Amino acid sequence: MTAPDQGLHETAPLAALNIDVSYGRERALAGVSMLAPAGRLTVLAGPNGSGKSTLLSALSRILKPVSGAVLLDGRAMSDMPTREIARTLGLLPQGPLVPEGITVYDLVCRGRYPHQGFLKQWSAADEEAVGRALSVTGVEALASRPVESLSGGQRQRCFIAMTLAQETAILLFDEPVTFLDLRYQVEVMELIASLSRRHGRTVVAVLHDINAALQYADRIVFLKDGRIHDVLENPADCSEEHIHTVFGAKVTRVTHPLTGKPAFLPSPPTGAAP
Ligand SMILES: Nc1ncnc2c1ncn2[C@@H]1O[C@H](COP(=O)(O)OP(=O)(O)OP(=O)(O)O)[C@@H](O)[C@H]1O
Repeated sequence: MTAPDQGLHETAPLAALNIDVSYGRERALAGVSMLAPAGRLTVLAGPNGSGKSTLLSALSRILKPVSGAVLLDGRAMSDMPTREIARTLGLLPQGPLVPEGITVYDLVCRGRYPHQGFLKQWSAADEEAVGRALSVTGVEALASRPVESLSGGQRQRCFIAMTLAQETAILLFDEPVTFLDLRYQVEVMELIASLSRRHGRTVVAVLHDINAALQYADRIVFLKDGRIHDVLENPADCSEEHIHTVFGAKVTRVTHPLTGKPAFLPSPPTGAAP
């Protein structure tokens, strides 16, 4: 476990430097520094209300820190034009709103907006990016359906497709698998992990499922009470004590028989019948 690596922020594609974020008078993040190293999957984990979504919003400039800075490719994000940010960084927020009456195809096309402009109209490259995103998320067959008519899990995959169609070097996901059934949880996590491992994208994801985090993350940033608790550069180092300290939960560590990675099972209260 290490402290947030201050010196590396100049080379990391995305970095928060000592940021404070407030909602009115309520301080949600205090003195948070973190890096998203290039080509790696960084997971933000921690208890409810610890500040994970707030940090992701600050990393994508949806929320402006009251102090400190967020750097995108070494430049202060606060000084950058929105369209330039959107060409570099894509965000899938928690519970995104569905535009009324929109079809899956048109929703995914919206991912290409940052690449459009007065002089640059819809191109074959845009069409190909949309096709790839529909295919990789397995929603091609739903393309003509209104998004409102889909199940929660199907919608989530469509929003992931929209985010992928943006074809950004950095991708931020806020609880991307929360509404998905087991099959799609695995498929979407495999997809997100492959974005960094195979395609070199820099990915930051908020995950509630600590076991998914341990199986897929290259590194885990734990938040607690609006601060960085610690950073696990090697998730295999995660211990029962660590989970107890961060989440206040008693757990038993087991080893995944196929991946050899740790997983945690809830421990029943002492003396409770199984
Ligand atoms: N829109 C808001 N207005 C006021 N306070 C907010 C708002 N959003 C979040 N907060 C507060 O900021 C703190 C951090 O919330 P945040 O949603 O970032 O936590 P989280 O770790 O993502 O939680 P969860 O796991 O429950 O999604 C909490 O105390 C929360 O009550």
